[in-house]
Amino acid sequence: MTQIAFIGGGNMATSIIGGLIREDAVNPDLIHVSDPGEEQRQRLEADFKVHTHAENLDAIANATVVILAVKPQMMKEVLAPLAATLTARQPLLISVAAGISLPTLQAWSGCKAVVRAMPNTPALTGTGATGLFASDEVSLDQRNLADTLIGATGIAVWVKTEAEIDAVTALSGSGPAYYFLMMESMIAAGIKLGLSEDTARRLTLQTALGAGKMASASEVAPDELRRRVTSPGGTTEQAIATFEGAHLRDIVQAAMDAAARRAAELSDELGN
Ligand SMILES: NC(=O)c1ccc[n+]([C@@H]2O[C@H](COP(=O)([O-])OP(=O)(O)OC[C@H]3O[C@@H](n4cnc5c(N)ncnc54)[C@H](OP(=O)(O)O)[C@@H]3O)[C@@H](O)[C@H]2O)c1
Ligand code: PRO
Repeated sequence: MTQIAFIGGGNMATSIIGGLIREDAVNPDLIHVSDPGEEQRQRLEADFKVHTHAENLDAIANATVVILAVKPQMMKEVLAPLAATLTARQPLLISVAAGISLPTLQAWSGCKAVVRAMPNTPALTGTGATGLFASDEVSLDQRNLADTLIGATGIAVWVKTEAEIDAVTALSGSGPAYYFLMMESMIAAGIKLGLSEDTARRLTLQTALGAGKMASASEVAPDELRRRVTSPGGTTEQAIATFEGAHLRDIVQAAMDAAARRAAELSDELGN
């Protein structure tokens, strides 16, 4: 029986735990979460019936998998008091933190088998997208275990180099926020065009869901799906020309470059 410890019970841990439980992938009785926030712990217990702890050491006591879900800036001080236990027990360590490298995680924790995972918050609904990269010491069984756990929250994709995790962070890790920004913008524009807030919101969210589902289910590439909405001389053509005129593709590239750059910077800033 695999006991899983989450260190940090915030947004990302909640999304993964919610996904695991929703998919019946893990018995909540086998999940232990530590977080300093009492309200946070009560919420996790009430929502998911998992065990919670104020002390990180209590959460990892019998864990075969330890998932690190604290802010990158906290990681060093969180791991320092856990290193002796982790070194002795050698659980599979999975870090979801942006920008903390495998060698750094190994050095700070004393764990040899470490997986870097870059998930995203839609994990909560079973529609997460996660990039994974493993240290050489991760066994095939541990790799399969990480795959099964993360796979229960959506899709899990192993990347070939650790550097690719920064690109995954910029794409799918941060990506939900890009789509939420687009939704915010479309709701605001719909209201300015005369729709009620409720109508603009409902139509925007259903359109996002429909476009995502259609693109996922279809063999047809997004550019062709876009063309099929765009009647010559029609309305969409005007909107797309406006986006292209404002260099939307360059803006997206610059935004993702900035996110990936920040992931690399975090690694330089925090990796000592
Ligand atoms: N959010 C995302 O979309 C996302 C996506 C991919 C990866 N990530 C990664 O996930 C990690 C967590 O991000 P998040 O958005 O979930 O942040 P978060 O909501 O702030 O969660 C972190 C949690 O850790 C708690 N914590 C603080 N000090 C702790 C300690 N000493 N021991 C145990 N827990 C402690 C925090 O409590 P307090 O709030 O009381 O300080 C908070 O509840 C980050 O490394 C981030 O890079 C996040
Ligand atoms: N949230 C984290 C950040 O913004 C990592 C990807 C999504 O740093």
